[in-house]
Amino acid sequence: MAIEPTWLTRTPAWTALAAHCHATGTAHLRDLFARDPGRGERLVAEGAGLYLDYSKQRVTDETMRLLVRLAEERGVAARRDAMLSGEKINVTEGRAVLHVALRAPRSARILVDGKDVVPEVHAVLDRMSDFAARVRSGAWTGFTGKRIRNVVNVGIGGSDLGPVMAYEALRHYAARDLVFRFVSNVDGTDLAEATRDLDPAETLFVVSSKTFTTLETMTNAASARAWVLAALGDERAVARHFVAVSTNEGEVRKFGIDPANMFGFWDWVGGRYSMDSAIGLSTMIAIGPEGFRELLGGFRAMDEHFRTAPLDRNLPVLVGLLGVWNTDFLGAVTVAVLPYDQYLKRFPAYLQQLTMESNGKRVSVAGAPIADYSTGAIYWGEPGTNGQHSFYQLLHQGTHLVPCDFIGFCRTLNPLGRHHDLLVANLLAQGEALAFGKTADEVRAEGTPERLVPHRTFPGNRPSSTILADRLEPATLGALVALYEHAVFTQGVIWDVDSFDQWGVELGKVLATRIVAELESAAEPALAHDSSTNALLRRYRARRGQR
Ligand SMILES: O=P(O)(O)OC[C@H]1O[C@H](O)[C@H](O)[C@@H](O)[C@@H]1O
Repeated sequence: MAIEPTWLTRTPAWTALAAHCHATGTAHLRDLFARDPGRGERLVAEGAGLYLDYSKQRVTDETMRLLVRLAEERGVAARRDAMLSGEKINVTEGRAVLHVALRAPRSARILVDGKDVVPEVHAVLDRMSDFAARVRSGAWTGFTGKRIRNVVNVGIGGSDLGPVMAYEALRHYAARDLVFRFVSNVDGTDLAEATRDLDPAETLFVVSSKTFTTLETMTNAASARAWVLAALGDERAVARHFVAVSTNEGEVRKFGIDPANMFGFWDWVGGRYSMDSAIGLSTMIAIGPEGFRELLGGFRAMDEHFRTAPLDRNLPVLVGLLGVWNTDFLGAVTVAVLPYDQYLKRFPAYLQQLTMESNGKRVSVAGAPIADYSTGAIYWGEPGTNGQHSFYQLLHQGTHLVPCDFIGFCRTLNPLGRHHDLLVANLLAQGEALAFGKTADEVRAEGTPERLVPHRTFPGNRPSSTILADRLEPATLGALVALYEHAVFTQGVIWDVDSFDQWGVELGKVLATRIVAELESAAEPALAHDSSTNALLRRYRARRGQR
């Protein structure tokens, strides 16, 4: 039986948006602002401590009205409520999607298969708090009785990107007498460099893996254990130097970690939605249990905003809808994430997994091919102002349309002369330059030789949003992450994709397992790959040298 396609492009709102885009798509931001002096104060929204200015997006009030209608027609609110009430909306894995339960207050009740999950969430948080406090105070010591000075998170994907991003983002609040490292790559260089200058007797490994079967993490954890044992010479040291964060108690036991030192979470938490679960243990050790609860409070504030704000003033809904507009109507393929804050240097990398693993899909929830619209955009970015001296040339004058998300703060955590004003001046200048550009006449009026005029002209009309918050605090980070989590959700509903599975990562894993056996076999293996893979594999075997 043929699977019904998603008739998204035939829905009234989509058709109306297409017609509207056709009629107004060429309007320049310069004219939109000139005609409408209130635009910059009207096309904004505020919630959970974040101020979103989307007036420099290529939209009008009518565009926004139609986009909100699209959200209504696609049932975004009903899907949101289904998610929040624990329905199994991750249909390809038959799972509920309840990262919101990770930050629910103790008094909340959220049922999965008839069982309230909130008490378990708080029980884990309490155990984490107790453990984190003991590491921070020095009460938890290594096997030889030395105090823990180094915390190394071993994990990959959602079990790495959240922890490393949050640590970098909240470094200002982190214990200064502890060193934090993050090991993810199966490339031995990662572990070797992360541990080179550390004393095993003072090092705690947090092995973070939802499944506890991930090749990279298990390989790194085994080598870390060997490193500890080589120095401390006693199997009992493992219990003092390794803790696990996982949903898989059986595998944790097999690895040799005492389940008493395991912090659990649940299959209704997706890896890329897990930085506020026990996966955040390294974050909690860094910023302390209080700081972690503030982080959760920020998430919760944005959850509440998402749940209750009208769609046309709902930050995640607006961010999600603007992404749909840019991708499907203006034809943008990527989104640049440009934090004007050094602490957010890993935020673009974090968002890459959140957005692209969630919405990088080409079939509908029911499994029908998506043929006539585009889904998740490619996310990338670097902190400003560094990007300005690198790829902004293309943003301003290239042939591609790259919508930008600027992120900035009114107050700095490191006041230093003029630095912060200079930073924010750059943020504001870039949004302005992208939107308004510089006409050939303006360039000529500056006395530019005619042959250089085309080179020095800026077309403008390049869309951006600006997210401004007061100060980068744990709660701000929580709100920011939840903003994007729910924006991704909104888009997934509109595009009719399962934003919570990731089958696309499986094939490579399976092939790698087969190839590993061929690389490691003593006898020349009979190869049955394509001619390219066969030749590369033979060349590697011939040239890798002695092992
Ligand atoms: O936490 P783990 O089970 O080790 O998984 C780590 C990562 O690997 C998988 O392949 C998925 O692509 C990611 O979504 C996941 O976050």
